[in-house]
Amino acid sequence: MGRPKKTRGMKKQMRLAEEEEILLLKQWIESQKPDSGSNPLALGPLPERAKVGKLQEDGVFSRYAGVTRFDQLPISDKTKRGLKEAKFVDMLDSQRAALPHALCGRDLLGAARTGSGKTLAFVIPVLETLHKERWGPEDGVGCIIISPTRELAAQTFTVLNKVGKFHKFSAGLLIGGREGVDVEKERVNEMNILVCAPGRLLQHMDETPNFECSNLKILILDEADRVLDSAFKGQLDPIISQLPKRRQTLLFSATQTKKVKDLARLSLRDPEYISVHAESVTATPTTLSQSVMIVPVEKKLDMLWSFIRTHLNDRILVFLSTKKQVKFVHEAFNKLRPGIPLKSIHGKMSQEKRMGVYSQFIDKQSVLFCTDVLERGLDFDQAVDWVVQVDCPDDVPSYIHRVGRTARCNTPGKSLLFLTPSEEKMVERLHEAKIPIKLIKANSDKVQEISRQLASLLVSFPDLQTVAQRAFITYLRSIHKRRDKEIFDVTKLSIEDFSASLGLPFTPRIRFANLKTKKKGVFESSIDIEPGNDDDDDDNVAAPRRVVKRKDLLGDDLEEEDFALRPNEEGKGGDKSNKDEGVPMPGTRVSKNKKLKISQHRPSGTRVKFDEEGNPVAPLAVVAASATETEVALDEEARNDYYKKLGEQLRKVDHEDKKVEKEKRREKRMKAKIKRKQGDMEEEEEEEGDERSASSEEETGRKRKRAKKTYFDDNGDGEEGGKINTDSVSIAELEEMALKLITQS
Ligand SMILES: Nc1ncnc2c1ncn2[C@@H]1O[C@H](COP(=O)(O)OP(=O)(O)OP(=O)(O)O)[C@@H](O)[C@H]1O
Repeated sequence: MGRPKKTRGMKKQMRLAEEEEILLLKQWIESQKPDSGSNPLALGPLPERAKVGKLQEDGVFSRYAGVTRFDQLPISDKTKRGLKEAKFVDMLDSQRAALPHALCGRDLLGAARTGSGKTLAFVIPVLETLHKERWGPEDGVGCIIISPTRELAAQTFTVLNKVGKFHKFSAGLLIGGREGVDVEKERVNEMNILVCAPGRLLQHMDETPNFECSNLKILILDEADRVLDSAFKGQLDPIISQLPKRRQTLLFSATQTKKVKDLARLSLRDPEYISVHAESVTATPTTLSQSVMIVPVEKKLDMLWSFIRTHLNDRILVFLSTKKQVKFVHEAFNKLRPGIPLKSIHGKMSQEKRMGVYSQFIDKQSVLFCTDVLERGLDFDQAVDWVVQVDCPDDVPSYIHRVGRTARCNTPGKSLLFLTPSEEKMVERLHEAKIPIKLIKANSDKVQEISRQLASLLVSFPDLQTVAQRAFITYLRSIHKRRDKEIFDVTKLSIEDFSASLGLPFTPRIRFANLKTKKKGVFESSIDIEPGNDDDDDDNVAAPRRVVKRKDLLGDDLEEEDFALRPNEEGKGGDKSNKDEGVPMPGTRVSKNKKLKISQHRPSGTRVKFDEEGNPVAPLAVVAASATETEVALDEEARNDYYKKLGEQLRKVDHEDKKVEKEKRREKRMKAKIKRKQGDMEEEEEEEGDERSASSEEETGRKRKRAKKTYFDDNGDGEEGGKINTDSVSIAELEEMALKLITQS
């Protein structure tokens, strides 16, 4: 932060003035404290031209609860200058409600709509607390601001730097990815304010020598409900345990937690609940116009493409469920040239790249595809015109945060949500949560089908085919993993059609491993998804990484009936007689409830088989290669001819293979028979010798029995477990053989 050069005398003078200012501020704050539990918004603004601050020499100060301008608050001159330079003059409601309580040192739970200015509502108390404590470099960490994502932390850091420009505190951004942790370790002990993601902070607590926060004065949890949820529990609890209990704690979010156990974890002291928009008619900004459309899963890309093509002059933020979907839609749409720049952001991108994409998007009309990594807190500088949710969010809070990327700070914005028919219940949930969303229908004349173009692309770009397969699998997995089973039911999706809509010439093989208990039934995909590599749930970069086991591809609690995608040979439809579900089977699966649908729009000649590794092998790729990029125009005759020849070849090879296999089996049986017979001969010889030396008849009988047991089951009737042992030799045959041997010798 700015440190202009000053003489010693000037410095002393400034210090004295500062001390005086602090004293006055403290008196002001103390004397005009708002009542605990009161809502400052209920108080009217100060009369115009009213005097502010110390009104009389005997210590009468102006009220600061209910005021509407920053310069009417008991805050330092440095902060006021910072605010003024950043052009913040009038307070927004969330700031008016929170600041009077926060400035007098109270713990706070602040809930206010997205884009309502919560960042300043905690940045100002941070600066003021340290200022009033006359915090210096030697005092170490005085404030920690925890954010759930890197972007959000970086954004908060920017606001802090802007508004705190005239203070002399040092502030550090600890988010990982940007700088090596070793570089941070050298400097982190000199920082007064840390803005960080939980994982990185914990890393410093664990690894950085002498790193300590025992002097901490104020702790901020931004997007508190997210930071407090289970994904961060493993990181947040050890962090909190290392912080001093006597501190001020401020929690902010658009969807706030009130769970007692969450608050107990933070040891809050009589927190104030600031719920700025709780009583209002809508939970989302009033300037936001929200629509929902029912779109079958297989029509989503058509709809999205058509939407983009008709909104070329907007900035559109598009939410998809998984990184692989983002990658696929971005790459595929890019190749189809929609006429507007397309960008994407997901958790696996480097921090620099993400920041770059983020600022390019703000700069120019474009489409930004993203996962929930951008769901919360990010302020796109009021640039987003549309938020389009192609995939239904997990829950209502998630919806609120996503749409909150537009219509910020009282500016207009629009949002569109696609729901599959089985997700329609979400509309009810949104209405219950005071979200005014209109059900609309697409203008069918304007909807452009693109599955043909996508199919053609996948033939021309085999790499894209792999991306499409992964998008397909990860989407199904994400739907299955959702907790709200009333809304998310993967069995209700038309999987064949969905696969075709991505341009996939063949539905990626999904294996249903039938485990012993119904609860343990899992899907497995033939597509190799490396553990950890494909975990789309960890897209939130600050979230702890989870190792994904292969078995976990579609979750652990899958019920057998829930997901009746049976291995099924192509062309046989849903043959339920195939019970061997553990064995990977080639071909398309069908839902128990659905008939196999042949997709009409899938271009002929582009069907691809998958090898044992799940890699696509396109039998018609050579023929298809001649097709143009946007159209697969295969010669019908050439294709039939190709199939005919291929069929003949396959039949020939098949016949020969069967012959060889039969021969091998016969030889094997013969060998086994001879071996058994030899064994029998040896036993008989041994028996004979024993017989000679044996003293009793009883012993001989026992050995006979043992010899027979080698070939027969316990019953000695040629049946084993109720099955006939076809490989065994009859008793008569054996006795005849033994007799022969004896007579031969
Ligand atoms: N007092 C103010 N006057 C004018 N603009 C403001 C004021 N306070 C905040 N803003 C602007 O409003 C926008 C939203 O602010 P902010 O990002 O703090 O919202 P938020 O409530 O934290 O949103 P979210 O819940 O999405 O995180 C920002 O662009 C910010 O610069």
